[in-house]
Amino acid sequence: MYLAHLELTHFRNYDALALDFDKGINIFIGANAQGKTNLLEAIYALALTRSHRTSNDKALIGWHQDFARLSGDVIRRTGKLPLELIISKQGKRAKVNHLEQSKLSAYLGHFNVVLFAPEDLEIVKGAPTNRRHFIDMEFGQMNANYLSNLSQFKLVLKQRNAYLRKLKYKEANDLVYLEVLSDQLAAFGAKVIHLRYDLLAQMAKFAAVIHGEITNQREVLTFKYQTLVAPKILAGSEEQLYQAIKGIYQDNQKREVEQGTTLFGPHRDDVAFFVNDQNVQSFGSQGQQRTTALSVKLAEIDLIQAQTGEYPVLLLDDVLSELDDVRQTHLLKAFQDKVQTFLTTTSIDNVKQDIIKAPKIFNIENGQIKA
Ligand SMILES: Nc1ncnc2c1ncn2[C@@H]1O[C@H](COP(=O)(O)OP(=O)(O)OP(=O)(O)O)[C@@H](O)[C@H]1O
Repeated sequence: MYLAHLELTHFRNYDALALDFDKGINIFIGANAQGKTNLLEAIYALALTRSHRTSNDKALIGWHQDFARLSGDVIRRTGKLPLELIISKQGKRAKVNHLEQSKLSAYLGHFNVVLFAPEDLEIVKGAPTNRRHFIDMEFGQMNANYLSNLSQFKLVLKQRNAYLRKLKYKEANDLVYLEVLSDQLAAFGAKVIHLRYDLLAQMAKFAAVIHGEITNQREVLTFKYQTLVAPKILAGSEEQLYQAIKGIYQDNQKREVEQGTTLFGPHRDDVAFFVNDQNVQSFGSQGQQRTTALSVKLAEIDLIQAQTGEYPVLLLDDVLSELDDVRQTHLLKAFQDKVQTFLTTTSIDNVKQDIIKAPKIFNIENGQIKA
């Protein structure tokens, strides 16, 4: 799939903008703070209904304006698909093919993007919450089943935590009700973990191939999914997983009531990355951590293709100057005929132009595109 056309109204520093893009590589060039990342952010938000760098939607609305409107034409195998997102102080509205969607989750999945930015190093180096967020965002956009089970899990988790707090402070005493909530949480938790396990295993295969290519086969990248059940149960059926999680809630009921919160579940999961059997987070060099982040991100492109039948659009925010020639060549070469790519840079000199076929260049100055 690719984005053929984008229109922005009152989005960040773009008051009114309409652009046509190339199917191949599109480069946004400009000095600092001119609006390059804002443009990538707009494409990301058109796909995922939210920004990659802030959870505050209102920050996306142009200063002194009441709303921001983003629209675009995505070309899929099935044809042209117009998408529209309106962000106002009251909330967000989204349209697919001019039809308003009752839920934002129904909007997701029509336009897939993979974004790679310097802060993605946190997927490898950062806290588990970074990796969970990454997994949930990515698996959510490519698998509707994952998204719906995850949102149901989160809903029940909220209810269960609220009830555990009440039990802790003796504002409630109905342990049968707690069991009902535990049962529901175990059921949704099992579905989320089961899907995560499966999608992570697929992603690990793609990442291992990419990592091998970037490192000239000197490094072997593997993933380890860390969750609340033993590996044997994890590899078993969803029913076994559900029974195991239910058992954990039963065995730890007293502890969870004492602490007033849910201590076990997919909301505490993590994934560890290993290079040549060493944990990259603890023992990897800066370069190995960067390559791992790149391999994981690029694996997402293959995984989206495997899940949806189409390649996503790749967004590269200011990453070229951080990558050495080998990694840059791999990044630009591996996907250039298959994946529409948008990249930002302060200077065209940062781009290894000998490997890019005729990119479309946009010069950006203070929220305006200059010819
Ligand atoms: N809500 C908003 N309304 C209007 N302008 C905004 C808004 N949010 C940010 N800006 C402006 O957008 C500009 C920043 O744009 P952006 O983050 O895209 O920079 P950039 O070109 O990617 O620069 P860098 O290379 O430094 O990352 C700043 O001038 C900022 O004042």
